[in-house]
Amino acid sequence: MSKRLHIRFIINPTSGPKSRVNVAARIEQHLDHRKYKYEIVYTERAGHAPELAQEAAESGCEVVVAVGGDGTVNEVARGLLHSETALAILPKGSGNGLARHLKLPLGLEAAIRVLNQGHITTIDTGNINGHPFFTTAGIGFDAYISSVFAGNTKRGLQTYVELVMKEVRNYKHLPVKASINGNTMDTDCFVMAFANAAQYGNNAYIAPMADIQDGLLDVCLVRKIDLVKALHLSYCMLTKQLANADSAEYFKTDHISVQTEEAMMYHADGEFLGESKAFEVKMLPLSLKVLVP
Ligand SMILES: Nc1ncnc2c1ncn2[C@@H]1O[C@H](COP(=O)(O)OP(=O)(O)OP(=O)(O)O)[C@@H](O)[C@H]1O
Repeated sequence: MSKRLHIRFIINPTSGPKSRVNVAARIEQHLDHRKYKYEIVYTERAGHAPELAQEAAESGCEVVVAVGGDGTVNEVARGLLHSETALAILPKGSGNGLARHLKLPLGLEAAIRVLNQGHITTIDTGNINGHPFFTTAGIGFDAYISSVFAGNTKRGLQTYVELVMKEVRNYKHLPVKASINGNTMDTDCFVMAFANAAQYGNNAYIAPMADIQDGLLDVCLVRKIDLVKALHLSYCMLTKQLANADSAEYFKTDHISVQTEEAMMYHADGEFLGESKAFEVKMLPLSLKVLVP
């Protein structure tokens, strides 16, 4: 028998809807024990998963599995950046943006089968003001929504959509100066999204053309919004189409700087990060190994 690979599952017990599914029992039942020697650890607090992932990578573990939503995936992936250890995902959140982009099954047993049968590839990752992101980052409205959502006790898609519908009318665009591909532009900014993966999660495609292995960020700029544009954009996001140029503009770049007069909110993978007047957003090409179907 060839040497078994080490695999560590990092479970965020607080992520996803409450469920009676015993993840540990399912892993024991469905994981290929001829291929893997496994261990399960549980996060005890926010910020714990990067430590657990890094520790696994340093000890030579071949695969680390994030069991949770995009917040957990972000934390585990952060701990594995530039290492030889591959990230795998058992999706348990409400959005599951990276899992969906990588075409991972969302069901637990099917996702465990990917661990048994999948292969390892390497993807790009992004960085906004020193914070790694793997799916999307952004400034403006999407960050504002992440800040309100973070304080919400109710989670899930419906809460999210209700929040967006309520807040879209109140949130105002701000002037920004953006340097992209050697050009500087002064523009209004309702939202500027930086996409590594094509979608925010829940199959809401902010950058339908994004390729996670091309070394480039897809930037989506919405300068101003009104009801007609909001409806058009929502329709395009849910049908994986580019919006017309009047509603949104798209750029590809490996680096973008943005300066603002008033501080703007920003997020990475849906996690609200605070406010700033200056943003540096970079791509780190092929910097994370991932296990895919
Ligand atoms: N043991 C823990 N206790 C409290 N918070 C934790 C713990 N472990 C991880 N976290 C935090 O929980 C946050 C949310 O996790 P995650 O995004 O995976 O789940 P979710 O919010 O249910 O999913 P989604 O974002 O898809 O709705 C993470 O950003 C992480 O910092």
